Amino acid sequence: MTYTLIDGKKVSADIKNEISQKVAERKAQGRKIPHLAIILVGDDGASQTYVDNKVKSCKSVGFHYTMMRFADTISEEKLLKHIDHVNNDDDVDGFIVQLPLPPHISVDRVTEKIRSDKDVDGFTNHNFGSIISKNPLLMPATPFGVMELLRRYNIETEGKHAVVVGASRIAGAPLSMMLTEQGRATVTICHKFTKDLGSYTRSADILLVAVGKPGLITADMVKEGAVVIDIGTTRVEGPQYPKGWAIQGDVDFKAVAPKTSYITPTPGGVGPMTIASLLLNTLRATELQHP
Ligand SMILES: NC(=O)C1=CN([C@@H]2O[C@H](COP(=O)(O)OP(=O)(O)OC[C@H]3O[C@@H](n4cnc5c(N)ncnc54)[C@H](OP(=O)(O)O)[C@@H]3O)[C@@H](O)[C@H]2O)C=CC1
Ligand SMILES: Nc1nc(=O)c2c([nH]1)NC[C@@H]1CN(c3ccc(C(=O)N[C@@H](CCC(=O)O)C(=O)O)cc3)C=[N+]21
Ligand SMILES: [Mg+2]
Repeated sequence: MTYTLIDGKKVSADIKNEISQKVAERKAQGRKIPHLAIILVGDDGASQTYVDNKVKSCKSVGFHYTMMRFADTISEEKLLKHIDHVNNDDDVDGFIVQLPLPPHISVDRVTEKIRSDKDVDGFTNHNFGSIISKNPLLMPATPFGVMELLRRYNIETEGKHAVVVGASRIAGAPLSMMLTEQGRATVTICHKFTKDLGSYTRSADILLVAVGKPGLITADMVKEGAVVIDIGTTRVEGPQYPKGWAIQGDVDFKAVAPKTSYITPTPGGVGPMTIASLLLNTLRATELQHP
């Protein structure tokens, strides 16, 4: 069977062009230029790469940005104080605290410290809950990017069986809610304790995977003609890769792709869309705070 490759890189480039134009308009009208701040704790290699991509993207659309780096020995108290400072800095329209954080820092306490109208990751309980309201504030960035890919490829979700593998705050859990609320799909959520994962994934019209285990989804787990969205991005190291490492999704792409109708590649699928969503949220946050 022939399948359509969902080109997240291309869609995200289109969205970035749309954002650049809006920034240029705001500039011409003398309105505030969006300003994103990024808080990075520690020196994890993968986090550094993601953060570099975010900075590059800010530059490309004309946003202002500030990088704030802290050693992984920073105390939770100090980090929370710093977040409060950014919350009250009127020049910063939106900010993110890059995950993972060192184990001595509570992700829940850090997330809840972020002012919800500056929470451009859409991680706070407030923004998470607003998925089911009529006027959502800032959408969780990764699921928002996935929904946008489905929309731009005219992939019907209404009444379809969507199976989400993974149930984290940043990906699987909000994605399930958005597929239900906005997508009107029938949703099954699978996680670490799910028994016989394949029995669920095989009945999926749309299979969405956010676990972080390369090769988890094999060809026998996918229904003929399904739509497959791979959110997993794991850095796999090895001497065979030119950079010493490569990014891999959760889906065995080579074997699975021929069975699908649509599939995202990794890299070049969901990853770039998360960044586009982050920029869209930052623009939205600016429009709300500085109309
Ligand atoms: N492309 C992008 O923009 C983004 C990519 N990611 C990537 O997505 C992946 C997941 O990230 P994240 O959600 O933060 O990770 P977490 O570790 O927080 O969550 C993983 C989820 O997968 C579940 N899980 C673990 N093992 C299995 C299994 N064998 N079968 C089924 N479910 C399982 C866990 O279950 P339980 O809850 O029971 O532990 C959990 O719900 C990573 O590769 C990450 O890099 C994440 C965010 C953005
Ligand atoms: N506060 C916070 N917000 C996040 O959104 C967040 C986070 N923490 N921690 C880690 C995960 C992971 N994540 C990715 C974003 C972009 C790509 C991305 O652009 N990937 C490119 C390839 C990148 C490369 O080549 O290294 C691609 O898939 O094509 C991947 C993964 C955001 N996350
Ligand atoms: Mg978790």
